[in-house]
Amino acid sequence: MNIRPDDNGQHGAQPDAADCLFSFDGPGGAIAGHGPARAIERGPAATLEDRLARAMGNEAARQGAVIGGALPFDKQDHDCLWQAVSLSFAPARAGGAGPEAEPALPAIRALRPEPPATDFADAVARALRIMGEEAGGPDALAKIVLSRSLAIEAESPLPLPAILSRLARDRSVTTFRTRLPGGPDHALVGATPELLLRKSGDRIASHPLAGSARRSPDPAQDRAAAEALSRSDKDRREHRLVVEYILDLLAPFCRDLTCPEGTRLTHTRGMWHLGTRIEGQLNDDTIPAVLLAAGLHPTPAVCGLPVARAAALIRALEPVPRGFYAGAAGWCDARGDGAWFVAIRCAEIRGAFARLHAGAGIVPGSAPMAEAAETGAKFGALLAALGLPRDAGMAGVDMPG
Ligand SMILES: C=C(O[C@@H]1C=C(C(=O)O)C=C[C@H]1O)C(=O)O
Repeated sequence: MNIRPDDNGQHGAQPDAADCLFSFDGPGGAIAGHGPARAIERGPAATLEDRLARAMGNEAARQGAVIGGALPFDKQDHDCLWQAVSLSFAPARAGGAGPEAEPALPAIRALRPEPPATDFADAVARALRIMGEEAGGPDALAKIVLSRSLAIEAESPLPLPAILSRLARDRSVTTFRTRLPGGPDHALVGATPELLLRKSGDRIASHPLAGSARRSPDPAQDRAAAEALSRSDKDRREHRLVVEYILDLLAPFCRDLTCPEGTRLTHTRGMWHLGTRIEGQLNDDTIPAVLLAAGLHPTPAVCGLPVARAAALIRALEPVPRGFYAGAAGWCDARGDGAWFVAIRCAEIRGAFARLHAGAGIVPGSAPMAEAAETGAKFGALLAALGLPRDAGMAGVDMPG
């Protein structure tokens, strides 16, 4: 494995390099993996361990190997993982370049919500009816996360480095890009606030988010939104289901597992969330982070409960397949250490086309149009990074007041 120095002989993450296979840049530092592209054989989650063992089957392949990429939302779909030939690092967020230093973004010629906000609200109402009918029964649907998307077409290919640089102005998130199949102009690009799993030696951490409120540029309204979220019974229930699910799944792997800070408000530039940091100590520190992440995913933060029931209903109610949205994106080194993030606040970009996705957790008590508004607000970061108004995803959202 090559560790690349930059032009000054320093080590710096180089997410802009044309041969970038994956890059992650967040509060904890930055890592980028470079090609030439060497793909891990693709397949569903059930065969991941075997495929990794085949790829890393001999000592030479294992030496310094770092893999990175994306796991799809649907565990039957094929993942897209790459083995890096060289790596670049930076200790902390390089930060977004100022607007004057950025290459111009192409004009956007079309933006199409799929489905429109009103149809999304209808799907939420349908999910709520199903929850009501099943309530108290065995395997009753307790939560479902429904999403919608915006299909965007630009006049010319969308420049990934400029989009990442604009996303990186929000220092609370981890910006990421990971190459998808079919060529270097096909990528998943985003700015996620949610850590699925980080592993360093025998220490692991997860930081699930669930329960959201849109932030306001007015400080008093912003504070009021945060306070209302921290008091909201609906959001606390929605959040608790996720934390309990993750604790249950990680417990068998850990000798120690705690939530040292309890549930707290966290924020990005555009959203408030309820978040709980989970920390644990593994019984066996050789288990790779990618396998722990694949086992945890999809949590009820992006799918629902019971998981299989919610996933089936998502397939039935959402008109556009999620692909890698609401999957996981991350990296893992030869010792199994690494970090995997929930692939939200992201877009699948191919040349001049982008598809943005955003979802919202539905529990009894959710209001359909308020959930449509929440997804509209969650599009904001990606829309702004594409040079569009942050609220361009609110079209068709009809909120009282
Ligand atoms: C599904 C998304 O976000 C997830 C859902 C949340 C919620 O329902 O409150 C909050 C954070 C994320 O776990 C998304 O951003 O698309």
